[in-house]
Amino acid sequence: QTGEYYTYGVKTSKPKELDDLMEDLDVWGLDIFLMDELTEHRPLTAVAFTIFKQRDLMNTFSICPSTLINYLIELEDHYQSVPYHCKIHAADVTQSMHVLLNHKALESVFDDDEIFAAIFSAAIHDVDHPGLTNQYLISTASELAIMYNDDSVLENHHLAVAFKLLQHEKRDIFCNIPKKKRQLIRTMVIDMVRATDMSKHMSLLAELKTMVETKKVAGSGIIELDSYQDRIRVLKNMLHCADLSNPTKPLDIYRKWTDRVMNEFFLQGDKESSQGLEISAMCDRHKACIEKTQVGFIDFIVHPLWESWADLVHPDAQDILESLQRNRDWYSEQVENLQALDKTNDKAQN
Ligand SMILES: COc1ccc(C2=NN(C3CCN(c4nc(N)nc5ccccc45)CC3)C(=O)[C@@H]3CC=CC[C@H]23)cc1OC
Ligand SMILES: [Mg+2]
Ligand SMILES: [Zn+2]
Repeated sequence: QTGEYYTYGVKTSKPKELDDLMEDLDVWGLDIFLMDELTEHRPLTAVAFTIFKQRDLMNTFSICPSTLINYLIELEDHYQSVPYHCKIHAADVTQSMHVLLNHKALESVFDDDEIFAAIFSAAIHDVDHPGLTNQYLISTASELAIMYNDDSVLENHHLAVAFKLLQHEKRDIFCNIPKKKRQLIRTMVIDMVRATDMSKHMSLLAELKTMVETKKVAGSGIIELDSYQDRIRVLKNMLHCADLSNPTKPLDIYRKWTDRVMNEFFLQGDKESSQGLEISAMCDRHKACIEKTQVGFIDFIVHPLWESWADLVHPDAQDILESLQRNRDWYSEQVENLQALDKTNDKAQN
């Protein structure tokens, strides 16, 4: 799609506000919902294009700007309008990845190929997500589950769709990258996106913990990673952290993500109920306690991961960890208030 594209690769009716917002591109807590508004619902194209520009990736990989724009617009259009796993989530994870790559402990650790692979992986990592879980797709013997033999069904689909979109000369951002390097980048992207499957969470976290225990640090505090396995392990955990970053963001942004993800889970629960299937965990709109679920999500999954990540890049993620703690306390207070309310109601009724 040619036509005019502006500084950030997209049209905007509010160039001044968008300029101001893009000042926060390197900030944890950028308002990605405002980004969606100011870019006329092209948050992923605007964020990814601007990050590519800021990191000079178009020059490094001889990518023609219009080819990158054509690919990003096509990629963004292949994100479904589901409540949570939509293009705003992709833009959010891409921007979060960009900030994590800027950690001082990781300064000049990763080369251009790895940085390109990391940003590209974040941008594509949930493309064409149907708003349903792997477990649902498997238990309903869906086309996708059959295609991918029940193994990381969604994650394999996101990868296949993203790479298929490249197969058009006007969209092939890899076309000037030497074959060997293209294959290495493709391998890293496949490894990273497959690692966003939550069923891999425990093994990924165990690997991260091992890396923290055996961490080799240069005098400057910068981590030393001398094998592909170690390097990709950090990148996989980085994308997984970005994917699980909602509870670490400013509370008003976090709460919008909570509403969206619960809405997506409840829509699946409605489908399961109408199909006579058992309603999955957290998907029953009549039984779920949203606040309790968030406390559990933070305690069992998000905090353990971010605590290990913060150890790895100490002290660069301390403010992220503190934000997570504040948000956990807020949701925990909501649970207490609701319990107090129930007690008052019970008393009133009896
Ligand atoms: C903002 O709020 C959320 C954002 C994302 C997700 C996401 N959740 N998940 C899973 C995570 C573990 N789950 C739990 N299951 C069961 N039985 N019990 C649990 C008890 C306490 C916590 C979690 C679970 C299943 C769902 C994904 O797979 C999504 C896709 C990829 C990354 C994270 C996404 C959840 C959020 O709030 C719950
Ligand atoms: Mg995913
Ligand atoms: Zn995701």
